[in-house]
Amino acid sequence: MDLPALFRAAAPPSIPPLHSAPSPRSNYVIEKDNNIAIEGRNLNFSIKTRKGDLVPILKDCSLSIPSGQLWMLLGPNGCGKSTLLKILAGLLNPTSGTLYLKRPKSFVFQNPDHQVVMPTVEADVSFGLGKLNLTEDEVKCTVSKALDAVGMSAYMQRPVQTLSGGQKQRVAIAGALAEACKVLLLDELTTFLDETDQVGVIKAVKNSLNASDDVTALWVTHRLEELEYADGALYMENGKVVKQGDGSSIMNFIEARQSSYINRINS
Ligand SMILES: Nc1ncnc2c1ncn2[C@@H]1O[C@H](COP(=O)(O)OP(=O)(O)OP(=O)(O)O)[C@@H](O)[C@H]1O
Repeated sequence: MDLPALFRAAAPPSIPPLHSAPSPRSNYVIEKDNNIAIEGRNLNFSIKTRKGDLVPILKDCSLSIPSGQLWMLLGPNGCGKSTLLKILAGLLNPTSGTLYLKRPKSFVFQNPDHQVVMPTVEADVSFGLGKLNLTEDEVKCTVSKALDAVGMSAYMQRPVQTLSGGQKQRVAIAGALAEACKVLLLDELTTFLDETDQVGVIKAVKNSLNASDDVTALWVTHRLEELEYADGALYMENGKVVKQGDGSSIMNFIEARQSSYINRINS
């Protein structure tokens, strides 16, 4: 892949910033390389305190994620995982750096009640399809395919308030798939779920990737055991990705980090 070419032809962002002003130094490139779904180079993000001081959150953070795979993003509390995910989602603008992301992309929130808002499962999944000018049959077929991918087709007519947290997460993912999203950004979906729901959601994501054409997922988590489902993973520390690799190499890296930390505090 010709990365320099990928980053040269920068286009303006198509999604307006929600929380911070766009920086003239940040560039966005849309749909350049089919093998890569997400590519960030030297992303920086700072927050201004009330006193006017700039606090760096992301520091020259770089990452690269291949298309069609499930990747996980791990790291200690406060290292910048959610900030990075929000930048990828277009909810925050980097202070500087370059970003390439396939579109459409969808951000699935930790708390599904912030996302699954329509009265029934079918209404919720079809909500985003209004803009696509589909016939009623096409909408039904798209919704049913998306629900099937997350193992929720039997719940089509269910009122959403009767679903468990994990089932709501799966409905939120189905909504994103119905809109033909290419990149799923998933923010600590399993935090509030019991063990059965956790496994149900992660398997639903994995199955969605298998069932869909070229969908890529980035999954933020604290749970090392979830790495077994990952095609690859990123480990962040102090505002940047310090290691990128397959699930088991990241697992070994984190365990080595943990034991060196324990040795340090015991010595
Ligand atoms: N709006 C904000 N104002 C001030 N500091 C912020 C703001 N948003 C994030 N931070 C700080 O930026 C750092 C990174 O936060 P972020 O939420 O991205 O970390 P994280 O890795 O997702 O953490 P966790 O694993 O605890 O969810 C933290 O130190 C956090 O306190």
